[in-house]
Amino acid sequence: MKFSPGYLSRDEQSSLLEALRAALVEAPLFTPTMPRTGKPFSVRMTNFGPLGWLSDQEGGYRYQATHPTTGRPWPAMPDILLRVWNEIGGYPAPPEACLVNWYEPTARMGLHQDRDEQDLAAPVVSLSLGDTALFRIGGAKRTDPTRSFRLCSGDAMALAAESRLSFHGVDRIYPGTSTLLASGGRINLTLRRVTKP
Ligand SMILES: O=C(O)CCC(=O)C(=O)O
Ligand SMILES: [Fe+2]
Repeated sequence: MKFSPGYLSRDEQSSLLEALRAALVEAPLFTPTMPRTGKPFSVRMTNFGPLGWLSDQEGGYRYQATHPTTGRPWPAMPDILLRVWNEIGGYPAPPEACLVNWYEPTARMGLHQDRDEQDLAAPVVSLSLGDTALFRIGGAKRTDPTRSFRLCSGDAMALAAESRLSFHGVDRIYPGTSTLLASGGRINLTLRRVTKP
């Protein structure tokens, strides 16, 4: 795991947020649901790029080229994200999906692996905006010991090499820890290569 605290300046965070707000008009946040049970996630999501990640009761976890409610292609990946991928990811092929997770103050994400990508050699590069999160990461087995640390607005992180399949999740959001989002909450963006180049 490669952690780069304070990777984005405040100005870069603001311009990324602006790009995100423009894209949300085209690709509104949706609430994914769990495979089989149909239980709703506590985060809302959208995506940038040629592919986007989603989950619902019937189809389960997957990538697809279109938004589940509008049926339209996902908005293009903003340039700033391609730059981050090149600098942090150091992978020769471009990312195909940027999953945007929107956390209300009470939202969390259970311990999971990111393994819906065919190309597991590519890293998953994460950027955080807004309120601080308590992030937990373990090993490649669910029962491996975990450690926790805080992800703050502007922090970048990459799950790569031996940590690519590490179990991870978000235990809580700390409300009021950032002034970036006027109404609070947290946004996490993860850049992913899905297909093998
Ligand atoms: O919000 C985070 O920091 C992690 C998000 C995550 O693990 C995911 O989207 O797969
Ligand atoms: Fe994940």
